[in-house]
Amino acid sequence: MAEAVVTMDGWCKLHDTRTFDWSTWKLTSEEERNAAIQEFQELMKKWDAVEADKAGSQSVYKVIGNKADLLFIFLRPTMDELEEIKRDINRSKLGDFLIPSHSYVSIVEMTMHNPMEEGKDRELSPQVEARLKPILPKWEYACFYPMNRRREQNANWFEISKAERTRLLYEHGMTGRKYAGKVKEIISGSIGLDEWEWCVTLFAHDPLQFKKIVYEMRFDEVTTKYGEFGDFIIGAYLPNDDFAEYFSL
Ligand code: VOV
Repeated sequence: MAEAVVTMDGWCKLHDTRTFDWSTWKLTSEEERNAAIQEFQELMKKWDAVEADKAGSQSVYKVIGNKADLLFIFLRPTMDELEEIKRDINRSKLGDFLIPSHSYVSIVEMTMHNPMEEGKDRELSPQVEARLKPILPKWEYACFYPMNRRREQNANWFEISKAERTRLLYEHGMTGRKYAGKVKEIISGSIGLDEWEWCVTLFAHDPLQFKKIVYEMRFDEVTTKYGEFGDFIIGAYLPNDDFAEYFSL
């Protein structure tokens, strides 16, 4: 039996995508629209205060394509806080127009055998703390998708030795390192939490870099042999200052 990997686990992560009910919004009076936006901005200020205290993080994105209109990413220490955020959104006036389209729940993780960090005292390292409780980079684009590691007769990730998994992830990490400054990644685990095994969230200044890194990694053995992918969602960062403008008619 192969040895299970011990994970270090950080903040809980929710990707919450919403379709905006533009048809009803267009029939709503300007006064009501302004009140809904203002109320929501108060909610966003509350979330920002949490981020300023380093007790969580969040960002909003305009989804490109028709899978949804808005993507919210929330990181919080507990699942209860994520549930409370969802309720806050749904209770708000703007929430009446934000129709849930998809969500993904996971927990930020690092594996104890991270081959890039062999020999380091990971419990105490501030870098590890920053990776497990990350403040989302406010870069221009984000992309996320769920992943599995394959479990087939001649390609079963959960059957191969820990040393082999470490070797494969080392190769993967080396490819990732080539994208330093261009792509940032947050890997979270979702086994037992959502439908897939991992959730990959990427950030870039230029969306072309998503295509490049995901393509290049397809040639890494760990992906070629063991990578399975779900649906991709890509969005453009929506700063708080542009939030009201987004809903203008
Ligand atoms: C921005 C670049 C980048 C970098 C530097 C990077 C590095 C690393 C390291 C060092 C490790 C392993 C240890 C740990 O810390 O857990 C991982 C882990 C993982 N990755 Fe990664 N990854 C990147 C980027 C990156 C991408 C673009 C993808 C998706 C494409 C692909 O084809 O998979 C991905 C996937 C994953 C997954 C699903 C895991 C969990 C694997 C598991 O089976 O346990 N990842 N990743």
